[in-house]
Amino acid sequence: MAAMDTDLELSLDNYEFPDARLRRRIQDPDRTPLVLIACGSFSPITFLHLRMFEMAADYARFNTQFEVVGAYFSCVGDAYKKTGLVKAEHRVNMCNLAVQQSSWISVDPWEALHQEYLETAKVLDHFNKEINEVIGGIETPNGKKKAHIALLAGADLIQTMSTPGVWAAKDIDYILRNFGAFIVERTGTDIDEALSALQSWKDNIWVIQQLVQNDISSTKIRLFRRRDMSIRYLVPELVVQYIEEHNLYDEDGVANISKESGRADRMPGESGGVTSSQDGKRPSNAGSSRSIE
Ligand SMILES: Nc1ncnc2c1ncn2[C@@H]1O[C@H](COP(=O)(O)OP(=O)(O)OP(=O)(O)O)[C@@H](O)[C@H]1O
Ligand SMILES: O=C(O)c1ccc[n+]([C@@H]2O[C@H](COP(=O)([O-])O)[C@@H](O)[C@H]2O)c1
Repeated sequence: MAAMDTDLELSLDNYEFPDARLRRRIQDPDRTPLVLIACGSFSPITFLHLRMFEMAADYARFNTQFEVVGAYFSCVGDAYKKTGLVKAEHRVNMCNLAVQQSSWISVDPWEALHQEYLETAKVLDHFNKEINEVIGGIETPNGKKKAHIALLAGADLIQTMSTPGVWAAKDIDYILRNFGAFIVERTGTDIDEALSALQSWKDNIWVIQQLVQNDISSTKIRLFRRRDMSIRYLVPELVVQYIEEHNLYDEDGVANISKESGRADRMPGESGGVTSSQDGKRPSNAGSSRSIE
């Protein structure tokens, strides 16, 4: 089935930069080509992660002189120690399944293929090298132009830049000076506070309002899985199937208990129905704050 198609033996030895969906030419010579890079865990990828690119493309078109020519997910590797991180191979596979319907969003496995942790500055350097040095930039009616590579992140990620000890000061300066960041506002993060320490780079930070608020998080998907609750329509269907096939995020055994209680014959990813709120397994704060793990 479709989920299995992604199980290729990828390694850094046979790695090739995924450029099939990168648009090689822009029409308007006055615009600067832009490639958006979303770095993160994606454990698992959600619809909001995909939606971030659409929001950023609209924002760039209406509010900047950029023209988006490409978009990439880059998953952190296995060395990134974070609660709920499944193997990088699974996270990359799920991202690939999630972008199957997109004509312009790609997944680059390069970061995830590394055994060691790679700082985001190095990841952005990699994209700059592949797109502006190896490919040589983007065609315009007046010749080739270098693409602007920018980080795409939620407000919570940019807030960590003001948290002592998380980022190296030189990396923050390097990223925000050379690449900049498109920041999607996020429930629970005060954007003004998050940006207050980053004023020196304000011309390279673009804040995107979420016109339809979406408070989903991977944490909630993992929690729902552990509680044997439906994750359907929160993540792409192929990702639901992949999670089911590989028994991801159900490590506390709740799924087995539900089989014993006679609710195992429903379709994969489907809800157990209202009973789950009555048997004490529904999280009391499901659908509210994201600090539920
Ligand atoms: N609901 C959301 N609104 C805005 N940004 C989001 C949202 N969900 C994820 N992001 C952003 O997506 C990027 C990748 O996120 P990540 O993989 O950490 O997802 P997450 O849902 O925050 O995960 P977790 O719950 O495991 O911490 C980050 O920049 C994060 O800020
Ligand atoms: O480069 C750094 O020093 C650095 C410090 C903190 C976080 N990051 C990156 O920010 C992303 C955070 O993802 P997440 O899932 O923990 O929200 C992930 O791609 C990390 O590699 C990067």
